[in-house]
Amino acid sequence: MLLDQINGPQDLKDFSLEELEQLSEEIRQFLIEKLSVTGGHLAPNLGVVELTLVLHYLFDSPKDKFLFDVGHQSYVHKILTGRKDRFDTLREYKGLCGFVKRAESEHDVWEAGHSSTSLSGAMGMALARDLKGEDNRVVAIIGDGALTGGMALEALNHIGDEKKNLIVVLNDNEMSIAPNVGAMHHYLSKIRTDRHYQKAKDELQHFLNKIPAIGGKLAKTAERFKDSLKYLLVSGILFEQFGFTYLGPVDGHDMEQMLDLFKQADSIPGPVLVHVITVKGKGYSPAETDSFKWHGISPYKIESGQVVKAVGPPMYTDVFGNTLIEMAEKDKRIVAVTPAMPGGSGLLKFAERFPDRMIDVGIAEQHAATMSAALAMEGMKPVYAVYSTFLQRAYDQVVHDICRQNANVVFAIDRAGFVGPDGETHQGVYDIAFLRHIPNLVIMMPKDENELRRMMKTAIDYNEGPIAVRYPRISGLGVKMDEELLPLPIGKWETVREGDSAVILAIGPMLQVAEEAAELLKRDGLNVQIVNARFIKPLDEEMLLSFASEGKHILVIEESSELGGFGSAVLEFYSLRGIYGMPVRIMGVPDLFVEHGSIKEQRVEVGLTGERAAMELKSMLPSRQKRATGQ
Ligand SMILES: Cc1ncc(C[n+]2csc(CCOP(=O)(O)OP(=O)(O)O)c2C)c(N)n1
Ligand SMILES: CC(=O)[C@@H](O)[C@H](O)COP(=O)(O)O
Ligand SMILES: [Mg+2]
Repeated sequence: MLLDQINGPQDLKDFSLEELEQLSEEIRQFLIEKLSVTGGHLAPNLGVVELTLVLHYLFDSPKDKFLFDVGHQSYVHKILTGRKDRFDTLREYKGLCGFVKRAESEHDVWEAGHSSTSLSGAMGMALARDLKGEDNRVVAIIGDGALTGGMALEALNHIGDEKKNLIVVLNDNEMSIAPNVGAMHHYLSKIRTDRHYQKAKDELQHFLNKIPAIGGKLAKTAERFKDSLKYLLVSGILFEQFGFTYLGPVDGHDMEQMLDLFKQADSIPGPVLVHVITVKGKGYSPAETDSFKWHGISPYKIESGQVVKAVGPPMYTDVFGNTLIEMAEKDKRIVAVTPAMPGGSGLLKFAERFPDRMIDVGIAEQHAATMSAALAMEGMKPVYAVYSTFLQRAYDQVVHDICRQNANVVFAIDRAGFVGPDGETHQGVYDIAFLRHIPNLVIMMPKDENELRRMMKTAIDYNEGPIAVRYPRISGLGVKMDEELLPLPIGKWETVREGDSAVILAIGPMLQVAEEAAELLKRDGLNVQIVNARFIKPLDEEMLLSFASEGKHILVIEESSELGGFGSAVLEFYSLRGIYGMPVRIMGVPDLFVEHGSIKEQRVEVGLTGERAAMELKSMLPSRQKRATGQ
């Protein structure tokens, strides 16, 4: 196997084209086999096998810098840079990261996970290079989906003006996770599909090259003539107008063509955009046929393409999607808004049922938020479905356009809490901290899937401003669903276990952690009260005041940042009312980034366990209580 000879990109340099072809097939088989066990982003990586090989063959990483946008398509890069032996641990706890990771390799120079950052990174690295008088190449690899992200367009605008030497590789496979959307996508389709562009462009270039170099006024006219002709025919004119030299489109699976084009790109001063056409999932028919499903895939059987299905109660995501359909049948105001995540957010059936009321804006979380504000102000009921981690992109729009204008927007915040294999770039552990201080916003989190339905009813019925319901990337508890869909009283918590020794305030899945702690404490004669603190904002003030008057010790358990999270809100509540000395202990996500692994491993890593909660409570309780129970 040629792959066995590759321990670093330098081992590629003497390969012939035929050997590169053979190596690409070996890498493809390697990916299909390894990911059938680990799962991961198979389709994106199958689409960039040849492209990544060509880039590492031609350029000299790590001196030359590769910036992979999102980074979910960096597995081939990792294989070529000495990490092929670690793929059995892909996305596992303390294993190989599923995204670019500086700590893993000197070849990993730019981390991501969130999309559309590579062009800004490339510009920064090109600026630094030139200021330091160095001469390395800077190459950003960005997908057609990531190019719909606002940041990418901001960077294109700046790069094209600054004229720095850098190469942008546009990996165009017509797909975001779902089929790509937007005017940019249609523009790229025109370039991709309209072959007469290609022929006419070649003929034009041939003709223009024939025009002898001439001086004076005529030269200017000839130049203008060339440009106007180019405008008519050259396909990448949008990028040319942005100050780039556009090359392509080129078949992203034809290494000979790509080698020629990238050599040309490397010789052209200023910013160059190379438009590469690839097939997402290339070389594995289930992934090629349905690259949407195979974008991020669980372990599967190679021969049949059958995915190993998790059995059990429905995911919170599916309960959200099904309930939204049920409500939208009766309420014509409901409009679903998604920033390029119709599948992950559980909206595919909704889109089928209500195609006109399902708005996929592309990777544009900021635009989605502000557009939702306007929808609400015109009497619609926009349901902005977004992962907690991606909502981080729209913080100002939430403050400035939605909450300040008190717009009736519903936030359906999925992947709230730990997310498992995607790790630190995707953990949904900051939204409580970055949302709860914004005026006018209500924030809820259900204890189970039945309460999620009730919260959605609460949110749709609520017309006094923005309201958010956050739920985790896990399945529900398998509880019975209420026949009638009844709203909840805003700001009211619920005691789910009586007790007199102390009280645990828990949100979402942390109620199970609380129950484990209560059972352990019961063996020690301590009966703790457990409260489902399902409203993060507004707090249940009556209950909090009663804990103060009863002198209760309070343990808060939340799968979100300890700094600024729900526990901080409880502390602030007492402090702002001059109630001093309340014994409150917060158990949450500490001040660090929690890397990839399973959700359970991530909870154990930060101590979100029943055992620890029991220990914390016992350590809090005054000795008299312990004496009373023979402690
Ligand atoms: C800010 C942000 N929003 C949404 C996502 C989720 N996401 C991950 S990859 C992806 C599609 C990217 O499409 P493209 O750039 O074309 O890459 P491809 O998978 O097609 O190779 C999306 C929407 C993200 N990573 N970051
Ligand atoms: C790379 C990226 O951001 C998405 O593919 C993300 O991994 C999807 O996450 P879920 O698997 O939770 O839908
Ligand atoms: Mg794409």
